[in-house]
Amino acid sequence: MNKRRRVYGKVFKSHLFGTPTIVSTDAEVSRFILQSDAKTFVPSYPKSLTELMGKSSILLINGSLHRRIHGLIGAFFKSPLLKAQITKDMERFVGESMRSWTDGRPIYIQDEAKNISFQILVKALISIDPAEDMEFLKQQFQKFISGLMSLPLNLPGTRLHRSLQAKDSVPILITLAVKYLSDCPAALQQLREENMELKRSNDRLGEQLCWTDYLSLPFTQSVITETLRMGNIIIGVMRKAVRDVEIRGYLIPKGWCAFAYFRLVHLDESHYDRPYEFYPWRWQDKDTSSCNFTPFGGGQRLCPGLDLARLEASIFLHHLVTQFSWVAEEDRVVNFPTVRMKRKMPIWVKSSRLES
Ligand code: HEM
Repeated sequence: MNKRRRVYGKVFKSHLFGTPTIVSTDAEVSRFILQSDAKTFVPSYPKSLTELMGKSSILLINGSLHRRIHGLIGAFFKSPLLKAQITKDMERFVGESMRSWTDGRPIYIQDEAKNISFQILVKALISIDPAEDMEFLKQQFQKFISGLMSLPLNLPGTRLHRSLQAKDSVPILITLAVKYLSDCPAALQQLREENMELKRSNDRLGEQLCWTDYLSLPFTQSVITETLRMGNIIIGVMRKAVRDVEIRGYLIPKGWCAFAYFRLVHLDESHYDRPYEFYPWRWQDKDTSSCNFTPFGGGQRLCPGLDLARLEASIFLHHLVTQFSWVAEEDRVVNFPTVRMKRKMPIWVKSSRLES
């Protein structure tokens, strides 16, 4: 095979990690890759990552075992009880964190969001209900995030520490949302109005917000959707062909890898007008389940944590915009090797509780 990268329409041939790889930037080809089962494609990761995850990670297993565990994890993450618990914990940890914010120093959003997510994750894992039907899930879960249950300490160099670093997706979602909102005052204003309205109506009724309240705010969800589109926290997923596969005229030979490159699909101007502009209004009345929008993957491996990711981001944004105004320092998004903010997104806050 020609080792130089050759371009075939929207599908590239390249050598990623030393394996011949088709890099798909075409939405439909990517969708095909995501929707295929283990008779066509299996997950493929570089050796260093495979060692880090452990062979029993859900990201690596296949077939009926994968379907079973995915179903159990999905049911567990979808449970209204878990969502209610996470809402309570998130409110508590966000509250504790924000109470310590003062206007005399910069607040590093990326660090704050990471600390909060870390506490949520540890709390959720420690309090998994040991009811009988959860026993199997618990065992698999223990393997999946190996080390997390047995070692509740964030020791650098331990598997726990590395597992947690690999789970930084929600803090980055929160951080990027704050970045994009700081650069788009109109979106920030509309987000604040929507959340103030919810806060006022709940204060009037003297009620606590519940997880459905947070997820029911349409503009807030559009802000999160647009952040996922532009931010591309997971830039794509990699699979290996277990047989010769033909997709829309492209042959992927057996043994080759296929990389579904979400980032290029999400930033393709044939799918999105002015794709590099943060414009949450584009999602009003638009379906997010199209093949042009796959931040959480798709098919049998669709991320089971997607509601939780949205919920945690919604709660953080609600408390941020209803309690503070802020001025952001100059910062920029870094995309490689992982998505993050170069300077951890410093902002100078002013409490609006004092103003009202
Ligand atoms: C912004 C946040 C998140 C993003 C962008 C994200 C993205 C993804 C993507 C793209 C996949 C598919 C991987 C593949 O096909 O190989 C995935 C899988 C997965 N995600 Fe997430 N995720 C996020 C948050 C979460 C959270 C909060 C949890 C758990 C609470 C979670 C748990 C999982 C699990 C268990 C899988 C494996 C599913 C399987 O292979 O069957 N994710 N995620």
